[in-house]
Parts: sequence; structure tokens; C-alpha cells
Amino acid sequence: MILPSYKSAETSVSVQLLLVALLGLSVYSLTQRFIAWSRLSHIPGPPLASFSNLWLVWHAYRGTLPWAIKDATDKYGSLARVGLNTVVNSNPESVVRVLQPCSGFIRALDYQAARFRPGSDNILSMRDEKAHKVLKSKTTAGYNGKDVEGLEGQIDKVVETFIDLIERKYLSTSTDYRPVDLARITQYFTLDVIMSIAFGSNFGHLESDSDVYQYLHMMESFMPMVAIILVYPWLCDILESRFLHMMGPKDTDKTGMGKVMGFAKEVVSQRFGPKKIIRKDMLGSFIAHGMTQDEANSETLVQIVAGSDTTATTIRATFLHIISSPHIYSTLRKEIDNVSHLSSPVTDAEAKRLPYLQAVIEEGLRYWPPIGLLASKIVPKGGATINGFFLPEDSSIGVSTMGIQRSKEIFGADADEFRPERWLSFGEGEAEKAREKRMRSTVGQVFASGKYTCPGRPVAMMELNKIFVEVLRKYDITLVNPSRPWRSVYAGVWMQKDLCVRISRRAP
Ligand code: HEM
Repeated sequence: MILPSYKSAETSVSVQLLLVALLGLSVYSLTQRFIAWSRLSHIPGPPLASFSNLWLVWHAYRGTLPWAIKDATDKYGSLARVGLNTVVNSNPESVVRVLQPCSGFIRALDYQAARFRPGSDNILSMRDEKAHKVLKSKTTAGYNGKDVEGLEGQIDKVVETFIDLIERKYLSTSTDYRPVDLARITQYFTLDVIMSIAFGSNFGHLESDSDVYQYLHMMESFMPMVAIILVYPWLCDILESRFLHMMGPKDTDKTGMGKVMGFAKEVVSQRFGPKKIIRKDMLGSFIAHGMTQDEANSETLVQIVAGSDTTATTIRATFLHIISSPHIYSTLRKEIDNVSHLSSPVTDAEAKRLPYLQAVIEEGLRYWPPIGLLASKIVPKGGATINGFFLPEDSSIGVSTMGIQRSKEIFGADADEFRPERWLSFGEGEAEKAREKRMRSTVGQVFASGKYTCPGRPVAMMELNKIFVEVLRKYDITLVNPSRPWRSVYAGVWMQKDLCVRISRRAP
């Protein structure tokens, strides 16, 4: 008989202990998962999403999240489960209820990803309701342009620089072919606008026709990672750790986000102290409403990020649908041509009087909402009933923006079509009035509502009111490659490029 040695008996005890520990961990993890699954098991959704967040990660990674969320609410109903603790909502009325000031719903941890300076909040990342309200009162008159001296004149100057760039470099003739990526130059346009009105000076993206400090390049490399962080927001804490912070952008960098941070810090420092410069721009407005230097350092980057990618998306998507539809193109151009007098650049007031232009802009906002994030909120203590489903407290509810804006119930059977006429064809009577009201309030939700409503809406609308008129009244535009008009993926913001067009002067 062979007796086991003392050593092998000791080893087998260790193995047994390890197995018991592993078993314990597995049981614990399965129990936690079961609890998490059962909290929202009554809400339908893609099967993978009911027991893990991998469904969200997969679509965030592929850049298809807004579409996947739309498909989920189309297939499973107005409330669909898309993650272990996350549902999305495609009912505009209950979205408004969630965003009401006293709803009790607060921003989910995801918003921490919008901190541009580690440990320091800005209006977009602020989760504390009271602090957010205070910040909102300090910033609204700046963001909406009310306090910005000569707002319209400053936007006009950038419109002129945009036209000048086309004249200098991108006017094709029968003998000279000069295609341009409209997606890129419209982003230069919105960046120059926002920086001009925010700080009184811009980086000259349009003048130099370049991504001067690689800000856009940085966004392209950085935002896909943000899209994943939004699914696992605890990653924010790791990224904000001292070690990783040392590897992140610094205000001494010569390019990218660091360069923008340095520029913003310099501008802010000039506005404080004994020799402070007083200006009536957005930043000046924030300071006049009591913003501190530290708060201003955090807020300046929001101005650029929130105010440029969003409006650029609407301009690109709307241009794409104008130039790819002969009917829309000619109707809009006829409207512009038939007005007896239009200033150059067209004034905001004049543009508001062009009904077809307004319908095109409204349709552009509806058809391609610039913010496709879940924009999740946490369900308050005691839980809440949304669209007939009970949501336990601390679960997370996001918005199916594409689902709402392409809703056939609200916008009609052709909701998937870009058709400005839908905004001009309301009939008489109470039912039609109610239908119009619902459509208009629903499209307004691309700017969110209630306590988180976008304060930059008037500025964005002024840019939209000008850019299409100025370009279409002067030039003919055609898509270079209609079978692949652009590349568009979602990474927290829409990354759209290669919207390659040929621009030529209109025949007199
Ligand atoms: C078409 C253009 C735009 C769209 C569709 C849009 C949409 C939105 C949405 C949906 C939100 C809510 C985000 C959330 O809390 O989850 C938001 C917030 C915000 N937007 Fe805009 N935006 C646009 C342009 C602008 C511009 C031009 C500015 C700056 C001038 C701006 C500044 C902001 C700021 C500061 C917030 C944070 C508000 C808060 O936390 O209370 N946006 N925007």
C-alpha cells in the first residue's frame, strides 16, 4: 500500500480550500447577477442585455448605439431593457416627466465622463441637483447668447470666413476640380463660431483650413473610449486617478485637448485678478453672474465640446439630405431666390420668415438628433412607474432619441424619410392642432427639456438659420460619391467625415 506523503496531503487541502473559495465566489457572483437580473426581469429587451452590459458595450464599440437602442424600443416597446440595470424610454411624454425639475430623477454616474478636468465638475458633468441649479443660473444668459455683445455680428463674420474659404480653395469649374469634405469644414465653422462668442477669439480653423491644434484629431481618438466608459462609468474613477491623470492631456501640451485647455486657462486668467479684462462674451457673462476662476476653468471646455460637435452634426446631416434630394434642393432654393430682399449674410429674423427653410431645419434636427447618448437618469427612492412598468429605485433610465424622433405614431408612416413638407401640411381643427403641437414639442426634445434643457439652443438655431441660405444662394453643390455619401459612426458624439462634395458657382 502506498501512503500519501505529508506534502501531498497539504497540497490537496490547499486545492480544496481554493476550490471552496472559487465556488463561494461563483455562488456570490451568480446570486448578485440573479438579483440584478430579477430587478428588471419584467421589462422586455434583447436577451443578452438582461444579464450583462455586453449588449451596450458591443454597440458602443461598433458606433451603432443610437440605432441599436431605436431597434430595441421599436421591437420590445416604449420601455426596453438594454443593460443589467438600464432601460431606455421612447415615450416623449414620460421623458419630459423624468426631466421635470422636481421629478427626483438625477443624472447617472455616466455624466462623470464629461469632466474635462479630473475631480472638477462643469454644468454637463454636475450630478448634484442643487449645485447644478446654481451653475445653471450663472451660465444660462451666456450660453443662450443673451449677454453676448454683438452675437449675430460675430456669427456673421464666421459665416463670411466660411464663404471666403470656399472661394479661395474649393470652387470647382469645368476645368478645375476641387472637391471638399463638407463634414470637416462645417466642423471648423462651428468651432470658430463657438470660440469667438465664448472667448472673443478663435483658433482660426477656417482661415487656416486646418485642425490647427489637432483638436478634432484628438476627439476622434478619444471619444470611442468615452463611448465605452459611458457603459462602465466606474472607469471614470480609474481615469481620474493620479497616475492616469499624469498621462492625460495637460494644459502645457502643444496640441489636442491639452492645447485647448491651456488656451482656455490663459483666457480665464486674464479675466480675473487686479488687471482683469472685462468682455461681454459668454465667459464674461458667466463671471458677471458670479462664476469663480476655478469653475470657469472647468466650464470653458464644455463651451467648445457642447457647442461645436452638436451643431456641426445638424449642419452636415441637413446638407446631406438637401443635396441628395432634387426636390428639397430646388424648393429651398426657390424660396430663397423669391424673397425680394435678403441681407448678406441673411439675418436671423429674415431666415425665420422662410417657412420651407424652417421646415428643413426642423426636419434636420428630427432626422439626425446630434445627441444619441442614453443620457441616463437614476430612478429616485421608492421607485417609479414609467410607461406602465415599475422601475425599482437606483435603476437607470435612458432615452431612445432615435426611437422618439423616428416614431411613426408621432410623425407618420413616413417618419424614416427626410421630408420637410411634414412641417407644412397641418390641416384645420382641434385634432390637427394637437398633432402639430405634439410633433413640435417632440422635435424640441433633441435639445432635452426641464432642468437639463440645452441652453445653447438659440445660438445653434442662429447658426443653422444662416449657413444653408448663404451657401445655397451662391453655389451649386453635388455629392461626389452618392453611393457612399459619408462615413458616420457614433462615439458619444457623431463622428462624421468624408462628406465629399463638388461646389461650383451658380450660373447667373
Ligand atoms: C443642434 C445643436 C444642439 C443640440 C441638439 C444640443 C442638445 C443638447 C442636449 C440634448 C443636452 C442635454 C444633455 C444632457 O443633460 O444629457 C444639451 C446640454 C447642453 N448644451 Fe446643447 N445642444 C446643441 C447646441 C449647443 C450649443 C451651440 C451650446 C453652447 C452654446 C450648447 C450648450 C449646452 C450645455 C452647456 C449643456 C448642458 C446643460 C445642463 O447641464 O443643464 N449646446 N444640449
